[in-house]
Amino acid sequence: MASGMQHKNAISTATEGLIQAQLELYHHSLGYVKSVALRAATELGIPDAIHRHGGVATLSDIATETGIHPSKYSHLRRLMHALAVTGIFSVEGSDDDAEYKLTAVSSILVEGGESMCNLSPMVHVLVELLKLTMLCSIKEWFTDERASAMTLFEVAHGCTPSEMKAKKGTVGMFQAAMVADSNLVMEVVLKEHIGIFKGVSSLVDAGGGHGAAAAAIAKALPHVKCTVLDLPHVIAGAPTSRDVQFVAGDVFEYVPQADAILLKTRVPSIYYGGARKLYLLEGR
Ligand SMILES: C[S@@+](CC[C@H](N)C(=O)[O-])C[C@H]1O[C@@H](n2cnc3c(N)ncnc32)[C@H](O)[C@@H]1O
Repeated sequence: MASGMQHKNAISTATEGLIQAQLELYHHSLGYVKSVALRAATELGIPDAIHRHGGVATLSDIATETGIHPSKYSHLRRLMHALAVTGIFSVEGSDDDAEYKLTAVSSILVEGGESMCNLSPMVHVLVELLKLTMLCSIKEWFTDERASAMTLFEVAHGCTPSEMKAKKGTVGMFQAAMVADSNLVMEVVLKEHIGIFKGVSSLVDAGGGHGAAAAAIAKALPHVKCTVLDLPHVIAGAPTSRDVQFVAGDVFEYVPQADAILLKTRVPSIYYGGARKLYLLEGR
């Protein structure tokens, strides 16, 4: 009798473990829903809509502000629920009385918000179809012999990220995202850590894109001569500036002389352990 009870308990524990494992499996399998819900929120302009409503908005306020059709109301509720669960927005109340507020995360997705930094362009670059489909080719990249000398992106899409950006005309989109990132990071660096530039009178931002970081340094510290080095097609689209000098080139071949080299956010080939060595480390 006692051993029969034990057996029964063992089965029920094992069964509970199975259900828990199934739940966790589904949770991980659907992890991408968080990212795509965030992308949808920024595309629809939901953070801006809440901001325009003084930082608190009901579902109907959000629907009106973003032009969402009333027939989609219940789906908007589900989207907002997902975004509240992940902390993008906070929510008080329930059903039609629910009020959604900006959190620290969504407050940096607002155009003209308090922080003056809008990282929505970065969300659009980070959560996009080409990246998601690229990640679905990991198995092929690891196992297909023809893929051994190719990057994951090349295996998935048959060209390099730069070629794809040129083909789709999205070079500007990527650089706009990096400018948004630089605006936020440099606001903190120049407010909290300006001392790191002590004794620096010239600086090269290597792989500096459209020069937002260099422009922020030049504005805060006008005595620092700021130069941005990036690939020719990137420099071709950079804004003209009186404070920043733009140089087209390859960091693996030449970096202009300066007191300091800034490497803000990795140059991809360095990050992925490219075989070439950076000129500034090797060539001097
Ligand atoms: C991730 S972005 C970072 C841009 C900028 N540093 C920032 O943090 O906003 C990387 C930059 O490195 C540039 N880059 C990549 N390879 C390079 C190379 N060999 N020489 C110069 N720039 C390069 C890209 O064009 C791009 O602008």
